[in-house]
Amino acid sequence: MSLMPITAIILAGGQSSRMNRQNKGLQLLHGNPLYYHVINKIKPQVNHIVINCNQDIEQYQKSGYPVIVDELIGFLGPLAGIFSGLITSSTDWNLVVSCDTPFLPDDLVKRLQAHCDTHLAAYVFDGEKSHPTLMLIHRQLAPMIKHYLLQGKRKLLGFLQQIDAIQVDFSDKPDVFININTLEQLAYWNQKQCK
Ligand SMILES: Nc1nc2c(ncn2[C@@H]2O[C@H](COP(=O)(O)OP(=O)(O)OP(=O)(O)O)[C@@H](O)[C@H]2O)c(=O)[nH]1
Repeated sequence: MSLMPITAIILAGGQSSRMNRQNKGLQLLHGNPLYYHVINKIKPQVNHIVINCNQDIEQYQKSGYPVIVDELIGFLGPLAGIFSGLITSSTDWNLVVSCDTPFLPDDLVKRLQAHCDTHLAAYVFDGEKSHPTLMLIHRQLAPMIKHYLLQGKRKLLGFLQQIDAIQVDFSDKPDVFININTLEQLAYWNQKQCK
């Protein structure tokens, strides 16, 4: 576990339109909901966990972790969930993770944390793509996120660039950042790992 106290904010507040609006985090991968896999990967790396969702709240509450809904309603995108997580967090530093990334590495926090002295947010770059929904972020950015959203802006990467967040290179292990967005992808991974 990290020496610096960290809260993980699990983002599960989207509309899952690419999954026919079946709540993505609750879909089963090898018998467990996707978000359980995410929790299992990050639990050893953080001190607290909170789940952000806007639908099927009772289902997520079964995990035993606190569940929070978006403060700014209307499905404003991941930044809305990050904002809600930061304003309720009791720790300065917070790990944001998407509920659809079940293969996360065990050194995620350690490698992001290496940049906390110089940046207020550090997010994953897998060698090809940025993953802004996988990041360590300081809660002092919450008012700036609110301001950004209230200006009608939604783009998470745009916000991170605006605040000079750092991309952290994980190109040595790109496969761990695979995310599952469709029922076809879910079927593929359910079948693949059973072999
Ligand atoms: N709180 C909150 N989280 C969101 C919102 N939109 C997306 N997210 C989360 O942000 C992460 C990335 O979201 P996407 O995969 O782009 O969106 P999604 O709604 O989950 O799925 P699609 O509708 O298929 O794009 C996921 O963990 C979502 O749960 C939102 O409006 N509010």
